[in-house]
Amino acid sequence: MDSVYASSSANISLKPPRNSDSNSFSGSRNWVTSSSGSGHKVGSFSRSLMENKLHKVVVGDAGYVLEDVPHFSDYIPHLPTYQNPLQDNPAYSVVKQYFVNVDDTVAQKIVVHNNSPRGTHFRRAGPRQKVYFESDDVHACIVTCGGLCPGLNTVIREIVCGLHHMYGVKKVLGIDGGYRGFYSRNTISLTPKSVNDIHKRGGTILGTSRGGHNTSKIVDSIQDRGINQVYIIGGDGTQKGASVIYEEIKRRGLKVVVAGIPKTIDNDIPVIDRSFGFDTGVEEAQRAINAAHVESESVENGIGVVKLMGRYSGFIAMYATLASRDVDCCLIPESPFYLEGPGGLFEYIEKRLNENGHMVIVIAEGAGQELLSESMHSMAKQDASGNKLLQDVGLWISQKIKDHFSKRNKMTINLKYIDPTYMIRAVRSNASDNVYCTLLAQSAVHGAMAGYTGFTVGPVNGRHSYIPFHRIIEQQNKVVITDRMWARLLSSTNQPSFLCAKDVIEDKKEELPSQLSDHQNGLKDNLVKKEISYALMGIRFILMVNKQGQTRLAQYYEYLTLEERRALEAEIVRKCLARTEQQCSFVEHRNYKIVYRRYASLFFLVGVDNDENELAILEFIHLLVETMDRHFGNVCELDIMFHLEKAHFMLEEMVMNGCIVETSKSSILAPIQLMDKMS
Ligand SMILES: Nc1ncnc2c1ncn2[C@@H]1O[C@H](COP(=O)(O)OP(=O)(O)OP(=O)(O)O)[C@@H](O)[C@H]1O
Ligand SMILES: O=P(O)(O)OC[C@H]1O[C@](O)(CO)[C@@H](O)[C@@H]1O
Ligand SMILES: [Mg+2]
Repeated sequence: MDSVYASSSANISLKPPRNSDSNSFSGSRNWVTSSSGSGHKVGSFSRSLMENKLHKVVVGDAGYVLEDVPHFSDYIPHLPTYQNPLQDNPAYSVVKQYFVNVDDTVAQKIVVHNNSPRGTHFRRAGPRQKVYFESDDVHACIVTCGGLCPGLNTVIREIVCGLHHMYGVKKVLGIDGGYRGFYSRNTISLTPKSVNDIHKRGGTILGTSRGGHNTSKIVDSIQDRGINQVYIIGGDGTQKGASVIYEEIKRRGLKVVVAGIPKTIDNDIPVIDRSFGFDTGVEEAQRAINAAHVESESVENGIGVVKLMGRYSGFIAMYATLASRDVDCCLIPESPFYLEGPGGLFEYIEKRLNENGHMVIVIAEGAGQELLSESMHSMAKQDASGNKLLQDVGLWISQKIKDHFSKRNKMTINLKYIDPTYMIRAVRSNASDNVYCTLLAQSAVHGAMAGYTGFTVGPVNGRHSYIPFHRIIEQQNKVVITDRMWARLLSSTNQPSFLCAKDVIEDKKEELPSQLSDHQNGLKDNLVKKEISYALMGIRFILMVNKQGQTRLAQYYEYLTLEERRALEAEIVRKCLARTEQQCSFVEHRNYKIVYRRYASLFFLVGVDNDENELAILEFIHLLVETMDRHFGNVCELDIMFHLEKAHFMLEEMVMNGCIVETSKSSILAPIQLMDKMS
């Protein structure tokens, strides 16, 4: 195999793994056991390790890390290769350097500083000089799973046409109705002719479904039908399914490619720049927002409420709001909000109506779910795939707003609620998504023909890449409310950030009567500024972990599900504890900077925003330890285990919403000492 592993490769000089043993296949070919894959702790390449769920990582100079995707040659020796038929294709013969260099990789992080590590890279997608299939031997299948998304048909079309026109592949099968279609007899034969017009239609001609994934039955069906390329189009759940199918195929030693094409209108798939259909979704949402605007401005105190999709990620709502400029308030799952009291939504609505006479609210379906479950005492229900079924936040908030204004009898409002969610999802893809879908499909086809497998394809900083499944499924892409994009949105809508409600309420109680003078307005501005500076919180989480990697205390200042926390902690602990004392105490992981310090058997790890001052955080860790020392007297792991609540109290005194608010040891310890006295 032409391999980027070769240590003599032109661009990448590879170091042997730090703990490589004598069985190493080569000094540069490594598999990591970490689930993050971005670490550089490596184990040796061996068949037994490979059969576990290991990740392929290559470490180069200057902090270069290649998170590679599997290849047939990793588990099937001596496979023949063939010349890529594209070289004889007249359409491509004019292209100067059509084949992608085997060493080409794409950097995940493109903003770098002169001494920052080169960071994670992915294998560049594209046609290779050598392929691992003869055209007549390819028997491909395509399946679509999960919810609908504009562009599904375009991807199907372009896989079929790409295989046919570029590689002369004639046998392509459509699996009917998602993963469960593998067990049914019905399959759809796909030819360039039969898919010619499908990109002009929304939905998926193959049908889709949730649930019903049975790995061994699916792989049995693949084997029985003689399929050797499986193209799987779907969201995070689908890619998880694809990942276990790949594992099973590898376990059985089959020469079958598993290629994922990421689909999600929510844009919640990490690593890639954006998912297909998202652009169309944002564009289509404009029509609903426009309607809400026209309706609301035509009546007195008109309020237009538009619900958009976004189960856990508010990207559609955020981008649709930014694009429209008619939206006065955008509510997303990542940014908790509250209704009543100063700084709350009701107060803001009243203010906007007084100023403008109308307003538009965009709400993502996953926003405010915690408020809904408080007021509706609902049972958590799930769909067939195990995704939590959400309450209709649009209906709920519309009713809440109506109730609020009718109770107070202060203002007669005129509210119109628009729910365009499925209309947005069901449309055909727009021009830009169509081109994007074509590139995704062609990249997947090139990767498959070249013998890569176990990958999802997608653009990373504009360059199409092959990304290992684990990187796609280990976390969700979410709006980071401390990033500039959300700040742009806040400054465009002028809505409150809803952060630090308690803090703002306390301050306002003291300072502000109901009618504001100019001077008081100034004060209010200060409060808003304070709110914003709090919003720019630096600390995301604090962990205390023992030498064995067991977490003894975890405090988060951003919302992550339990599953996400577990995954994150496992990755970070693995990464930091593997480092030697000579290495510096700062590591970058995902979009965090981790600052850590070891005290005897305890590690203190703090995750902060990338632009946070590491030295200040190191100082903070030291202060925390000194404070604990003062209270417990030479703090140890057992002190934290048996007095966990006290450790949390200390942290609560020191940090609020991710900001350090107290640094005096006596002040931090005063309430605990008081409690101790009283008990
Ligand atoms: N952990 C998993 N292991 C195996 N299969 C899974 C897993 N999670 C989900 N699946 C399967 O993947 C398919 C699609 O999953 P899901 O319904 O969650 O949609 P999705 O791909 O995440 O798309 P959407 O963007 O609509 O959420 C289902 O058939 C489901 O059974
Ligand atoms: O009603 P369905 O088909 O289960 O899909 C709803 C979900 O699918 C998504 O569009 C993701 O594909 C979410 O935004 C939404 O919650
Ligand atoms: Mg999903």
